[in-house]
Amino acid sequence: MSTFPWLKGHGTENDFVLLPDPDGSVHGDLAPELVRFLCDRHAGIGADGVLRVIDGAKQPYVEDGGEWFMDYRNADGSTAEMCGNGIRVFVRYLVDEGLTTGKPVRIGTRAGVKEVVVHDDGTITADLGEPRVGPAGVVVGANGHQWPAVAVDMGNPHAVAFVDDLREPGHLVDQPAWSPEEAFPSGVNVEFVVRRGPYDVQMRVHERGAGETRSCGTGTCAVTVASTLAARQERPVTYRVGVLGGEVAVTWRADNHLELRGPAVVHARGEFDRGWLPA
Ligand SMILES: N[C@@H](CCC[C@H](N)C(=O)O)C(=O)O
Repeated sequence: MSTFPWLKGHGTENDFVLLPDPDGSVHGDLAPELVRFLCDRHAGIGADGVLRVIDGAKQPYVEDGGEWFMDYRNADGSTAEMCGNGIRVFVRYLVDEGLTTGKPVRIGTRAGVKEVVVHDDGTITADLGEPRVGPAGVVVGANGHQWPAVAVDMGNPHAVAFVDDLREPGHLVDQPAWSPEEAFPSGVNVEFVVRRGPYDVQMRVHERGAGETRSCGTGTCAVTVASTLAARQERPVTYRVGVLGGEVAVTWRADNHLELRGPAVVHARGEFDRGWLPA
């Protein structure tokens, strides 16, 4: 096919190009070069990542693809296991197109099937499952500073560092350093956090495969876990997590699941001609 449809959406300004591909025949393996071009903010459409929408029964990637499978790609073309803002935007698209009511819907991801619910006020809650904390002894570095960090796996890897001031990590153009190297063999998303109140934090994030973004949903969950543990708070607990692009609410439930609630919008669509790709 020489043209294909695309849409654009965001969740707290973590933005995505959506590629409808119900039976997987439009994009095949989805070439990393195409993902990089679509995400390019100058030559392409511009986004932090790509959400390819495939029928859960027709995707080739995991055993249980849910009702719909979110094939997530970072802006650099790499795959990632999970995306907390992306999954809300993904479900917003499905609801807008009449492909689900979202009450609830099971979404397949490389990190397992996630249950997502759309609320009457338009916000969306995703159950992102249980965190894995550790290993201990991780240190991250940026802008000439170093901080101890809490490693939290939300299906994808995170390192959470508490800082005195969110300006300390500098411009976050480069991937922050981490040690020991073997703590994150596939790379890591790094969150920098300040506490604003007992259940209120503000963060910045450098995302693996995308650079500094205005929000990271799985990152807000990792930050909630690290903040709850640091304050020795009891579960269930709900945090307001501020990000550059807005805020979300994260609940760490008594049963150890993380629930992420926040906004999601789809605001543009078009037809992409493959002839526009560089030769
Ligand atoms: N923005 C996402 C996370 C996307 C994947 C991440 N960059 C990774 O490589 O793990 C979110 O909202 O969770």
